[in-house]
Amino acid sequence: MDKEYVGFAALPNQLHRKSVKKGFDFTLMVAGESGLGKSTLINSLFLTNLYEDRHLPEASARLTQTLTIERRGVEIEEGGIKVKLTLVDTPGFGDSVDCSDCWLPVVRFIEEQFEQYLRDESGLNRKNIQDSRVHCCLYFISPFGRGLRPLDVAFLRAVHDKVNIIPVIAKADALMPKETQALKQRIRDQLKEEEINIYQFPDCDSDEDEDFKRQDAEMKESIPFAVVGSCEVVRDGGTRPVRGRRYSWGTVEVENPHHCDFLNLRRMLVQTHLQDLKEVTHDILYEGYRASCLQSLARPGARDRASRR
Ligand SMILES: Nc1nc2c(ncn2[C@@H]2O[C@H](COP(=O)(O)OP(=O)(O)OP(=O)(O)O)[C@@H](O)[C@H]2O)c(=O)[nH]1
Repeated sequence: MDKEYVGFAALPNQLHRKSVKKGFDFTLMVAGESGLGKSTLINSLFLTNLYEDRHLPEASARLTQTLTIERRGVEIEEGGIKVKLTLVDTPGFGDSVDCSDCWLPVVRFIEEQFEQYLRDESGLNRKNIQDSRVHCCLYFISPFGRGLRPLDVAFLRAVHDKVNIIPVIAKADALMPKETQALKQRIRDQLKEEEINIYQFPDCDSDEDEDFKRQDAEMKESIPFAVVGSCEVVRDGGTRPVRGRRYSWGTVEVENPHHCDFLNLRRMLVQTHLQDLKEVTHDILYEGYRASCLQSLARPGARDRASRR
């Protein structure tokens, strides 16, 4: 006799419907040296005014220097799927004479979101927690140097066990393709030497189709992503408006895969790895933070010290 059909097979649909109704939330931070185009890239990534069917805030407003940590919420809806995106723009490092600890407020911000989540999780309202944890940090590296500077290393070391780091080479239009490849290799070597953990892309499932596997391999090879941002829409040749940077020698198109890795970066953030970044944040980074909090409370005398605060 055939097995009786109970209906579990519909569970994924139920879960899917529930998630779609609730929407997905995701928090993305940008950090790095001042003036490397962090705010511009955020605008280019999500606040695009090229897609007329999306209702988004005016993207082309002139950008000013970011002086405090700014959080901006954007709701993107495509094909009935809602993503509530929180973008965290941080002040650039390196403006003051002594900036050895100018990145501390950013580290503190990331930790505070964990602290908040831990408090909420142990509170009465734990079913309705607003998750403000930073799921991913795009770390901007200068295209003009010879790789990571001591300041970059110090910051990355301070946050690599608290947030998924994705390194990006900023203003890649300043480099020739060969220079970009050399800089990428240098940065990969430095990350290894300095034992800095960046976000590890999961292995591709063996049953994925060939096209997906190829895209996945291409994405992994692109790291650190070399990106170009622009708030300007240019019409080159008069046909299609494209986001780009115009020079006397031609136009660099932000969304042209032959010009930079912008599309690879956006695809991974939005289409392919959003959920994995969230899971790593919760299961590994947050759990690690929670375990270290519990451990420090268990140490002799720690309870007394904590209650005296
Ligand atoms: N050549 C080039 N210039 C860029 C690029 N992205 C941004 N810029 C320019 O760089 C300048 C600084 O850009 P912002 O986006 O304000 O840089 P930021 O990193 O947010 O700066 P802070 O707020 O000081 O941290 C602006 O004049 C941008 O037009 C890029 O990809 N290539």
